[in-house]
Amino acid sequence: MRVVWYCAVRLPSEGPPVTDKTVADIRKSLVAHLRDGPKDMRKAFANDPQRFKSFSRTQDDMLLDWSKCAVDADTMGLLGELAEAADLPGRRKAMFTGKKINVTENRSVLHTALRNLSGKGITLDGQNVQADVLSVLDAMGRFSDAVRSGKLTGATGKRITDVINIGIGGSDLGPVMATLALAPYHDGPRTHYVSNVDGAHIHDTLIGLDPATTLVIVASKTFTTVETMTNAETARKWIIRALGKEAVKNHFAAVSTALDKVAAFGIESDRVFGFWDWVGGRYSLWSAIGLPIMIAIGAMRFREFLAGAHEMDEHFLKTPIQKNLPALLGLVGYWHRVTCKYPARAIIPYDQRLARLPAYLQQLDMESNGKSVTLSGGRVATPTGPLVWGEPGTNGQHAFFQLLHQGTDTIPVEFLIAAEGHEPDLKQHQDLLLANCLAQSEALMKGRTLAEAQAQMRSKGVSAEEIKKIAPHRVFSGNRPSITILYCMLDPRTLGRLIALYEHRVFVEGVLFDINSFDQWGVELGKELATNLLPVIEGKQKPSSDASTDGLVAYIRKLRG
Ligand SMILES: O=P(O)(O)OC[C@H]1O[C@](O)(CO)[C@@H](O)[C@@H]1O
Repeated sequence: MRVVWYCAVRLPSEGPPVTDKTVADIRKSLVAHLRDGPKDMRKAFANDPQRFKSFSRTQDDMLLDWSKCAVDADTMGLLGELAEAADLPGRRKAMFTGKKINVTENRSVLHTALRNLSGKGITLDGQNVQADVLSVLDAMGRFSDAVRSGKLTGATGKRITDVINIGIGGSDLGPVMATLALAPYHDGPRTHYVSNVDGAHIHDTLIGLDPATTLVIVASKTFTTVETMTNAETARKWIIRALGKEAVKNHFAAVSTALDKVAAFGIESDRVFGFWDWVGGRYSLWSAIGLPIMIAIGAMRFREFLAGAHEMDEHFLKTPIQKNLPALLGLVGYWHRVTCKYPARAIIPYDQRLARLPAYLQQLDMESNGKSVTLSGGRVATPTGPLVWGEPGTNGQHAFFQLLHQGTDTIPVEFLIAAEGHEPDLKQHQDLLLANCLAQSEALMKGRTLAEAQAQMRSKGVSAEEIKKIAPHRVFSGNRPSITILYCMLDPRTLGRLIALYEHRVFVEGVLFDINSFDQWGVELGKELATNLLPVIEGKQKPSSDASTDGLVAYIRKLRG
């Protein structure tokens, strides 16, 4: 098994699981294997010159390297068996074919259909899903072309120069992240994003803009989210104050599944772009929620973005597990979270334009897999989704990498980087970025022993007394796992592949955790309590909560005089 682990794992089947071991059996085997498996990664690399080859895989130019994680052929063999025992192939097929796998909301999960532009797709409840998708995509294209070309103007006839997307969560994070990521492709109006109900956000956005040349897109799946509706009202007042009530129809568009509520808000039906309840909020940037991205980069580039994601879908659907990037990323994620019990994962894109990727993946991963109840309603037997966080490199190196290298917790790191930047005349910057990225993963893996720290200090002429005092502080334990995702260049197709890779990784981990990755009941309670507390904060009702909440309300009132 050791030499070619990928032969030890069967091809994905679409029938019932072919292993007779249960998930619980394999989980126990993984725990036992953790005791005996590789611990010293320096030795693992020294003993096996093929290690990189064994534990890296590609999808076209995109490389996934997990060779610096403490796994061996047996680990991967066991993880492959786990995928079979958990029926990953069957669950994957169920998702792609529109089975109602979001069982607590009785919904299909078909964001993959949003990027299948073949026209040959599935039928759901008698509706041809692909036909619907293509028709909305075409309508978005027409609208976006009209805005970009200047054919569609504001109420005074002036060209639209700025677009504000008002939305939150999945109606914001994906478009924000992708718009920044694709900055080199922007050739449309400037795009701005307002999400927070904090008045500072919309105030600071509107202050630099001219209502006569601004288009506002209200993006909300439900069209009830209080933050979005509050910001949308403020934007409407801003337009009316400057241009009159009649101008609302020229300066607003909407994206929603709740078409009746959009109509009630007063947005003209030819400026409303729908999507469907089988698109989860955090999986919605491929739908009309992506309209601001399309306005920024154009319909053709947006289709390239969708095509990239579809390419990763096909790879996920058709590639054997041992070569399947999302499956492998998910299996190694499971190993780290459940078997090794690491509490977090850090996402470090060495790409300034992916600065919002960690925030986007926080919602994707933590809202999907931050659950404690199994699909059948029982308590989960293992830890589920990790804490996901991060910042771009190299900035993170000068902030929190200290803890990653020498802190008391092990936090697996995921590095993302392009071989080529978009600025050929700044090649030296990209070279430095690459050198830093590779150096950090090498440092996490190799570490530095006490003897090495002492020798290095001696070679610099440091006194014996100083070496004794300082050398222990210069020790790095090493053996800290990291994964590197390397690709040629961050273009629309590659961004599409990257996001789909992470979406499917989250799905794989959810299957292994035996949870529903597609609901989000955990966000409800806070929303309900905020609704109850608003009249108390406004002074219309007396506080009647717990002593802390009431005490805070009283203190707010005191501060406000
Ligand atoms: O698009 P909507 O309906 O305004 O919801 C926004 C976000 O709120 C949530 O429902 C929970 O915070 C997310 O899942 C969703 O992306």
